[in-house]
Amino acid sequence: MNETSNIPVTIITGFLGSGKTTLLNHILTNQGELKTAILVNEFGEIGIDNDLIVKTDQGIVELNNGCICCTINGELMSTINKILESNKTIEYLIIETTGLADPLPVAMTINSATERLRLDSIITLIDAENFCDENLSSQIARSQIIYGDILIINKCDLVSEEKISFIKRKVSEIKNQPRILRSIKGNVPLGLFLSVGLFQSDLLAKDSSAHNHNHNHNHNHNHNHNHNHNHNHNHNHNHNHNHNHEHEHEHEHEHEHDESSIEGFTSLSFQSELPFSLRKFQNFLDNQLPSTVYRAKGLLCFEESELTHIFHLSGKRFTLDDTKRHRKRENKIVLIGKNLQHNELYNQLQACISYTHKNKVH
Ligand SMILES: Nc1nc2c(ncn2[C@@H]2O[C@H](COP(=O)(O)OP(=O)(O)OP(=O)(O)O)[C@@H](O)[C@H]2O)c(=O)[nH]1
Repeated sequence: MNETSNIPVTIITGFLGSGKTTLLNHILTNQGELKTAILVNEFGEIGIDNDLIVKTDQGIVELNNGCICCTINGELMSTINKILESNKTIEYLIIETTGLADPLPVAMTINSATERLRLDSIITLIDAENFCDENLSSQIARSQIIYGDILIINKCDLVSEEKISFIKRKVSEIKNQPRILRSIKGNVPLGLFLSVGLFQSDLLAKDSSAHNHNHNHNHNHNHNHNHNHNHNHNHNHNHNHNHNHEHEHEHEHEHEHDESSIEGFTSLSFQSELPFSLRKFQNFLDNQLPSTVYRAKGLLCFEESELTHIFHLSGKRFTLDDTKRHRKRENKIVLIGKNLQHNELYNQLQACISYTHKNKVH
């Protein structure tokens, strides 16, 4: 492929924790020799996805601390231009949006950008487990479905056939003749959704006026959003929470709060150079983490383990997995939710740090 050929662009979107990064990894693992550049946008100020995405020769470019559909839309094109300039052999571009992104402004930016790009399709992941009626009262979740050229109902291992039929019914109420695939861990044959040429810009222009969106990059995301967050964080830990807070140190690690809000969602980022105590972190999950935290992800080190662990919370389900990758021993975690008490959460995470003799900083 020479420099003037159109490079297909696929936008992967879908609500918080629906499986976008999982799908991206499925693509990167199975794409063969295709030279794919990746642009990942994260809502929190610290990037976690870079460590979670399969490494490729083309690398990953991250745009953090803002959403490419609104606050940092202006940076999107300049970042893409840099990607194209720095690597002339790119054959495909995949953009993973934040879970709180409306894909339409992203699509429009790509569409009106350089002739070197051709928007191939918008792929929308739907989290089968966490999907509920209230989802569709979110303008963002609706947009993700309405503008998705292909909808992938993901996490089908966690739901019944009835739930999948319910989702299909609900989706059909807001989108005509949706193309729906279903998957477990994003496992869909690539030919079904990559380089499919399904994106139709004419339809998009029509749709966008019909839905009366204001996408002049001042897109207002403060719609009422009625997710039911009465989740029971029922995390089966049989631990004896014997707290002994004798170490009230001043902590030196940095933190900043990202106060920007989309549909009432805010994010809190936390980093520390010292490991957590597993027992304290489990106490945080079991007894302190509010049900209004809808999504969390992190790379965590524990005093009790040599490994780096990948932490995910999506809805009310959480997982803590080992990673074999060699990483610097540090903690990075992002929490996303509504009505978050940032200072309280920050202090609670800080209290998870282990201050054994081994870890003391002199
Ligand atoms: N059981 C199950 N878990 C899944 C599936 N797909 C993804 N997950 C898990 O769901 C969690 C979130 O997946 P991600 O791929 O990080 O979701 P995301 O959409 O990229 O998340 P954000 O970008 O943070 O909104 C992770 O713990 C995944 O391992 C699936 O089909 N089944």
